[in-house]
Amino acid sequence: MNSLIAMKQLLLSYLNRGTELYDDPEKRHKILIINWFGTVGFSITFILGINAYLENNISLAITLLLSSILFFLSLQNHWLFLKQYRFETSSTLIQLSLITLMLYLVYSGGSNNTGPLWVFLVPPVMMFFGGLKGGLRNTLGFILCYCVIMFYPDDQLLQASYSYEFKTRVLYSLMTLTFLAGYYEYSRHQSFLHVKQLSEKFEQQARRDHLTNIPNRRAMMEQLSYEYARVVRNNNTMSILLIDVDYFKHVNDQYGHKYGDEVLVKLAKLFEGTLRKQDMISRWGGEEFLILLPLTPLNDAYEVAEKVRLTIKNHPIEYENTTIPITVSIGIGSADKDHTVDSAITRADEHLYQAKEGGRNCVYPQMAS
Ligand SMILES: Nc1nc2c(ncn2[C@@H]2O[C@H](COP(=O)(O)OP(=O)(O)OP(=O)(O)O)[C@@H](O)[C@H]2O)c(=O)[nH]1
Repeated sequence: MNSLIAMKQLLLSYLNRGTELYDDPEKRHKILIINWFGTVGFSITFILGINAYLENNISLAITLLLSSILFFLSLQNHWLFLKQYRFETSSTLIQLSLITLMLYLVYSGGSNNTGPLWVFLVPPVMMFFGGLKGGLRNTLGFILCYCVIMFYPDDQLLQASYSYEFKTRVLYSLMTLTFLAGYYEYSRHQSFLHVKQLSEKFEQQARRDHLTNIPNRRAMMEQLSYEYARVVRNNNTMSILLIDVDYFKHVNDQYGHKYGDEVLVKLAKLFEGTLRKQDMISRWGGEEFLILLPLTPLNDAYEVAEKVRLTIKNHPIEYENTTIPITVSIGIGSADKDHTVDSAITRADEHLYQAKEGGRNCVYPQMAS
């Protein structure tokens, strides 16, 4: 039992070889398909080739064994260039070997004239590798070659002999299967796009604050660490502004929670309008906002903070015929290679506390403009 599980795991890791290198599900899917078809193609053609040799069908044996070598080489090429994502060559090699082999089987009849039965492999394999457009093009090309070989006058291009009914039935079935495989590939691709869109939408939603629609704390944390890495690398300074709405509890108590929500939405818009393109605003939590100012030392950050404070002070919020003046208090913290983001946030928090203690509607640390 244990050896069965170990064998299954070995097989799975073999077939999944290389998929771990990529996050893109389409690329992973292609790598998996090449591993699968390369391995299955190699094994089947090798076994059938040995079988044909034992049955003394030398030309069939040579063709099958040559195909198995091609399948094997395509796998080796695939693994060699896996990191560069250059597996188009392998995919073309596999498709070419399959098509050549199938045409040979049609021409020669394979073992006891059963060769043409293998052609049904072509449509699904072509769709798997080439997607809908490439798959249809290659399959139709194959069907054309099939028709030329099968229906050339007096069977001059055929080594084997088939009845007319057999040739046409195989052709009709092949065309039906092409349609079905094409439809399946189309639906698969549509579902893939749908799932991709959904996951991008959810990913975006997870990084936005649902009330104000500006980035949330999680998105800001990611941006802070990204920006801090640049600060350390280039030895410069970034600053953060921690903003808290003054007496917000009064707003809620006096006008209701709905009005309070509206104030937060409008404040977010005012903040966004005040900042430069490279700055980033986020809702840090409750009635607190955090602004990231890249490449900004403390002095410059103070000026931005004053601008933000004055903008809010000079734009009383209007909602349902009520106008109420709102003010904010702001604490500043700066980070450089000797002061981490965490310490900058702690300092901004302490400064915000001082701003509240100092009477609100002000910025700390205070500086000469
Ligand atoms: N409407 C609304 N209120 C919120 C939200 N998040 C937090 N609050 C409210 O914000 C208020 C914050 O109050 P406090 O922390 O006491 O501070 P404050 O009244 O703003 O006073 P100071 O900060 O000291 O100036 C609380 O009443 C919270 O309920 C929100 O999403 N919507």
